Amino acid sequence: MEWKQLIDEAISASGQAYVPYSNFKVGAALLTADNTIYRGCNIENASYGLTNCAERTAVFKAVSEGAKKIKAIAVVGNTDGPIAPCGACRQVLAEFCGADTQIILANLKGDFVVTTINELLPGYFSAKDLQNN
Ligand SMILES: O=c1ccn([C@H]2C[C@H](O)[C@@H](CO)O2)c(=O)[nH]1
Ligand SMILES: [Zn+2]
Repeated sequence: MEWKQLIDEAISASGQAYVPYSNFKVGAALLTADNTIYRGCNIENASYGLTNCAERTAVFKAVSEGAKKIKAIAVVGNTDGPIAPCGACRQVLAEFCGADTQIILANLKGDFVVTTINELLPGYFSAKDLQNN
């Protein structure tokens, strides 16, 4: 599986985006440890704060099917540079991405960067912070 293929899957997923309020389509595609691809799009709501981003849709689809180990995830939007996941998505990704998970941030012009959760959310809150409870 190459980055380009995962990016193409994410672009394809963005076609299902439900974005009547922002008109900003985002797609995500992730590859699990067993080489399955799960895709997601952003899904907005008239109560704006209930919007679910594309990355979280893809992660929740995978986890709800029993796939909790993400090898790589691509996120694509129509941005000037590579898209920037929101803080909520970074925290959710931190739960299921290892230090070596490739997080590919891209746009529709073909720009992309490959990064990691530690770069995106250094010092993220995790299970180890709950160990005194
Ligand atoms: O990485 C991102 C950034 C934004 N959005 C969505 C949320 C909302 O529907 C729209 C505008 O914020 O873009 C995503 O899905 N992923
Ligand atoms: Zn988000």
